[in-house]
Amino acid sequence: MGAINSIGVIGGGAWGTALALTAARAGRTVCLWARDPATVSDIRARQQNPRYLPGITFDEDLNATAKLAEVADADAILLVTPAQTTRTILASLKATGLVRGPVVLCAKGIEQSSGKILSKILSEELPGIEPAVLSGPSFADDVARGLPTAVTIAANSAKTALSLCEALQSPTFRPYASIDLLGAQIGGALKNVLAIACGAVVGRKLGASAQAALTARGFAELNRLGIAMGAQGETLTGLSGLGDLVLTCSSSQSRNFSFGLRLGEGFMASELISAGGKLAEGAYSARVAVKLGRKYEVDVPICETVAQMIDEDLSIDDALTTLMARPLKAESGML
Ligand SMILES: NC(=O)C1=CN([C@@H]2O[C@H](COP(=O)(O)OP(=O)(O)OC[C@H]3O[C@@H](n4cnc5c(N)ncnc54)[C@H](O)[C@@H]3O)[C@@H](O)[C@H]2O)C=CC1
Ligand SMILES: O=C(CO)COP(=O)(O)O
Repeated sequence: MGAINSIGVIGGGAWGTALALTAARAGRTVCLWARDPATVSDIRARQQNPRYLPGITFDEDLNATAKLAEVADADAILLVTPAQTTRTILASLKATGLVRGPVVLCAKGIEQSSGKILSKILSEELPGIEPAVLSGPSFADDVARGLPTAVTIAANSAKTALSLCEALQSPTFRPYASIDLLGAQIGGALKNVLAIACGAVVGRKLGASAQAALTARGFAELNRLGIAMGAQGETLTGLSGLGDLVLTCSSSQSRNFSFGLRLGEGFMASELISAGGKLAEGAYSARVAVKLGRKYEVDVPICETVAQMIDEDLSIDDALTTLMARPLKAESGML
């Protein structure tokens, strides 16, 4: 793979825009595709994305388009739409017949209908195109404002991971290379589910001790399932795993945490989901995490509880009673 000079970003939401700005700051030629024409014209004409990044005006003159073919033949593509749209967008990309560079998966989720990770979907929809993953503790708003951030960029080959790191590095954005494509995806998907649980604990005012306990036991789940699926332990304790878990389990800036906060305040998941609102990827990943737990014979009680809160409107008080009444066990492994 040669040097990465041009970057196509697919997705005109908060994270797509923040990553397009990141690539521009790193000196790349960037074009961002958004399906919403108003987003395209706001970015082009006003250097703003007021719907998804309110209050931010960019210094960078970003190029935006509503034509997918205009981003498809870039040296590398960042795919930054919600996880459940991945297959459809990849099929549209394939139809352009132009894709050649690696596709960097930036969504944090698992396909609900199949339980497949996003790199598996890429291999099915665009066989022969190199997959990569960008993940880690990074709020779009922070990144768009140029606050310092570090992330993991994983690919099957170290050369590709390093080329992508070089292509996106800037004084405020520091990527670390990894060859654990699977591990980098698992952390990002599961931390969203666990952040919903932490938000619920805070919304119900159960205290900082409960929040810390849930974060640590949540990490135990993420780690057990990740290892069983074949991830490397170092990835799960790194930026894309523990790093992102800590961020999203502790900040109401996280949409997943905020979704959980509302559950803790007494709203039912069905009410929140039917009201629309901001994307909370964990609401889509919770049930899939439970299915993966069964498949790999790993206990995931917090994910199970979140799945019940989402699918069955289990209340926070009933959720707490269920979790606290579980049989006593060793903290890790066997006693
Ligand atoms: N916002 C953040 O701080 C971060 C988000 N992410 C991940 O990035 C992914 C995207 O998140 P955001 O950009 O924040 O979401 P967002 O809600 O801000 O934007 C989603 C974008 O996807 C577009 N979109 C939705 N369905 C589409 C479809 N079928 N076809 C084409 N475009 C479609 C929307 O029009 C919108 O532009 C998620 O998986 C999220 O977990 C990852 C790191 C940070
Ligand atoms: O992934 C994120 C930060 O790393 C963003 O989290 P939310 O999707 O919960 O806002």
